[in-house]
Amino acid sequence: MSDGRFGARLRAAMDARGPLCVGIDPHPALLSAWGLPDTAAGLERFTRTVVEAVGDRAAVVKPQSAFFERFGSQGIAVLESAIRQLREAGSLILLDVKRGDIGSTAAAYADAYLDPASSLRVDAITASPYLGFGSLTPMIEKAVATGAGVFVLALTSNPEGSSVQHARTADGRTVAQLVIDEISQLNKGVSPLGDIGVVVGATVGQTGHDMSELGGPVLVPGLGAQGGRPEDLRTVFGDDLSAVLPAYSREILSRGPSVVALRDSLEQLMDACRRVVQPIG
Ligand SMILES: O=C(O)c1cc(=O)[nH]c(=O)n1[C@@H]1O[C@H](COP(=O)(O)O)[C@@H](O)[C@H]1O
Repeated sequence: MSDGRFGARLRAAMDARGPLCVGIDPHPALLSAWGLPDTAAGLERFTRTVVEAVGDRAAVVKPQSAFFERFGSQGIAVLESAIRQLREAGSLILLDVKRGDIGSTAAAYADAYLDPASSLRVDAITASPYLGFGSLTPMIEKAVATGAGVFVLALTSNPEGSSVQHARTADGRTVAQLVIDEISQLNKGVSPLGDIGVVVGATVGQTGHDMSELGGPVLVPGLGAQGGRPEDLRTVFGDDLSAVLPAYSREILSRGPSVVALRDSLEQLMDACRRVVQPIG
């Protein structure tokens, strides 16, 4: 991992490579569509192909831990080598693990994914704040101390999310607004971009949440396979899209196993997102 704070490294990566995160989600159906067995060997082949196709051109690559954990220690070994290869290829690695637990356990998760001595060390992880935002403190502190980042779920792309995330807290704010506000505090004064981000789905529509003080990156899944389109970014986030990081998994992965086709898909989606996120003129 190169030196410097995560937010600054992410800003530089998005400026250099464009605003796009490619997810590595080796679903059983995708392995089958690629003519691969639903085994650790199939997982290894799939992952290696995606890394070859996108590792040197996507700003961020987001392996979905669940699809590696499915294969036990063999799957974790594939994830570890993907992390090494992605680092060599120069993309930032965001491990999608959605961790969250009581503080003392959260500290162990931080050691697993953010400690420089860990073979699973990545640039950033996803975290769930539903044991209370404060329970994430060990992960956030470790991230900041090691030049890593944390993306905290705020308004998720799935239809069930709003029942919890739109619920009102004692002071009248929604749960999601509380998460956004806590992160805004953490990012205050950090430039060019804070190290702590939020996750907001492209599918959530106009929710009335205020992200104007966030100061950190916004990971946006829900595009492509879940129905979200680049145009929806404007509906959800308004005019300031400079910190928005659109993420696609199946939409790109379904174009494999051809490395050329995977790259073409990445370029097309990158152009489509750029047109919305960084309009010319
Ligand atoms: O944290 C995430 O990345 C995430 C949050 C969310 O609200 N919705 C969501 O789909 N995701 C993840 O983003 C990926 C979406 O994959 P596709 O629907 O294939 O693009 C999956 O790995 C999900 O677990």
